[in-house]
Amino acid sequence: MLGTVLLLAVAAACALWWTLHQVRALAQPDQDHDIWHMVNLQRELQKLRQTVAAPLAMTVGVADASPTPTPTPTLTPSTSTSTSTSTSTSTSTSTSTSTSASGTDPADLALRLEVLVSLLKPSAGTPRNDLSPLVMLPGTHERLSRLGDLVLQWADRLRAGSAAAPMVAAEVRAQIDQMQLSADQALLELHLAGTEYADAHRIELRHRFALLSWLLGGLVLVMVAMIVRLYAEARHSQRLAQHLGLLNRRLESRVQRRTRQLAEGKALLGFILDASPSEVALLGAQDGRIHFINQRFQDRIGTGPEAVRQLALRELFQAPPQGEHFARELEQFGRVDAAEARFSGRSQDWVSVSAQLIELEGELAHLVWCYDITTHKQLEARLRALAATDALSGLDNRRAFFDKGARMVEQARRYRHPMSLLMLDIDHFKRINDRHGHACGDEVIRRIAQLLRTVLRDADLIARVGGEEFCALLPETGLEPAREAAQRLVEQIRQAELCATPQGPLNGTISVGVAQLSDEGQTLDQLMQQADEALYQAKSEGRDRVVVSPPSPAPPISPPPVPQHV
Ligand SMILES: Nc1nc2c(ncn2[C@@H]2O[C@H](COP(=O)(O)OP(=O)(O)OP(=O)(O)O)[C@@H](O)[C@H]2O)c(=O)[nH]1
Repeated sequence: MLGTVLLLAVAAACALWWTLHQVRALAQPDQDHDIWHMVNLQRELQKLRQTVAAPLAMTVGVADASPTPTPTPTLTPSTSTSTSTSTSTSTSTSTSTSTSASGTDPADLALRLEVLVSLLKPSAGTPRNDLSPLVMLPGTHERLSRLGDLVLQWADRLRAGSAAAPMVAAEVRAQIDQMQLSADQALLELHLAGTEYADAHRIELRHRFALLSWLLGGLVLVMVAMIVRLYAEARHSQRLAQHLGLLNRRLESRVQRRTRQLAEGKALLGFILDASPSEVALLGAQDGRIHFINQRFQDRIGTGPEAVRQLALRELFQAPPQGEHFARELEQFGRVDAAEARFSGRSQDWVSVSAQLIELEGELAHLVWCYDITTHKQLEARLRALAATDALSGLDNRRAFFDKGARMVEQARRYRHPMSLLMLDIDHFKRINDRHGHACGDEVIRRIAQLLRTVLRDADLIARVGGEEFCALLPETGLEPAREAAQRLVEQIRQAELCATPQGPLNGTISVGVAQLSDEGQTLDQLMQQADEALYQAKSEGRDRVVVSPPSPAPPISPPPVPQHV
């Protein structure tokens, strides 16, 4: 469409230029100039006629003194020139004589002839372009040329001297009719030629205008078509824009609604998470950026996102190795559940921490949640302690003794360190119960346990393994030091007041079996078996003594005094 418009516009411009050119050619004044030139020529010829018709102001003598008149050409064809000339000459001569008589002014004649020369000289009548009628009329042009030559000749003769005036005047009078006829004929021919010329140009111009009109009409039609199409497209675009605007408004409304819902959801989630007993945080896996952290978590680590923008998961843990291990497991398995840890920061409490690897906005993130288990840990520790402790004596119970003792035995055996075991039993304890009651028996047990703790070292494992039976595992202790420790125990317990009774302080004795861990890979059970045999032997030998297994070479301890109230 645009190409068509351009093509039509160029064609219309060319046609317009072509038409203007034609109009300019038609409007050129050459034709009128030539016609006016002929009219002027007619007028001047008329004046010349009047001039030669007037009497000469000059004397005849002057006229006679003029040279012999030269043959004058006529406006007739050259074949009759000589005849005409002679005739003319004779006529002129006679005329000159009569003219002189009539009184023609030579100066006036010369002036008229000069004017005619100027009108008839080639440059005066020369058309300005090739379309001039004079160019298109060669006959007329030739006739006027001949007329010009004739007038020029007369003028030259007059320029030579005024004596030729009468002769010239006579010749002019003889030729004036023919000259006027030629001028009239030229005027007529010019007029006719000009009319034809104008008609031809008008017809041509009409054709060019028609072409220009067609082109402009086509251009207008195409422009109208374009405008219609543009209008239709504009309407279509407008409808589309309205539709798009409507869609956009709906979309914006939906986005706003969704954004509001999301914001509300987020606020609700934040509220729930803040109200939750759990501590929750969402941390960037790569950069540790805090995406979310609830108040409890902030309280836990003692800071918030305002203070710290980044928080790496592994840096949460108080023990760096545990943090590294936790992060490694999370990367490997994608989730870690209920790891018990202490977080770095102000709090020294225990937490159960879990984490999951999730994808957030195209990046990995650590969703971390934890809750406080300090109380649980304390209770657990208490329970564990209770489970391992003998409630009556406060010593480790049998199970704890076997647990801890087995590890100690294993350790000593591995590093070949000496270790000994004392197995103690209260002598005649049934009698104490029977005579003084179980409360007193319990008090005796507590008192002996206290003495055991006092006499033995902190590193020794002391436990109540039966009703009135105790064991003491002595690390880094050979048989003899163990025996000596056992002996000290026997003596101190013998001298101690074990229970206050209405009858007075109650004394008692113990029997001790001592065994040393051998180098042959003994177990705790075997060691206890060995010590038990020694204890049995001590009981058999009269109680209140120490028996070493294998029996030590040392002499047996002297028999103890019999307790007062036992
Ligand atoms: N008061 C009290 N008595 C206990 C406790 N545990 C066991 N007994 C008593 O300790 C007594 C142990 O008696 P026996 O096994 O016969 O030993 P014994 O009387 O000490 O005799 P020997 O060991 O041979 O000297 C039993 O009567 C038990 O009831 C306890 O925790 N408290």
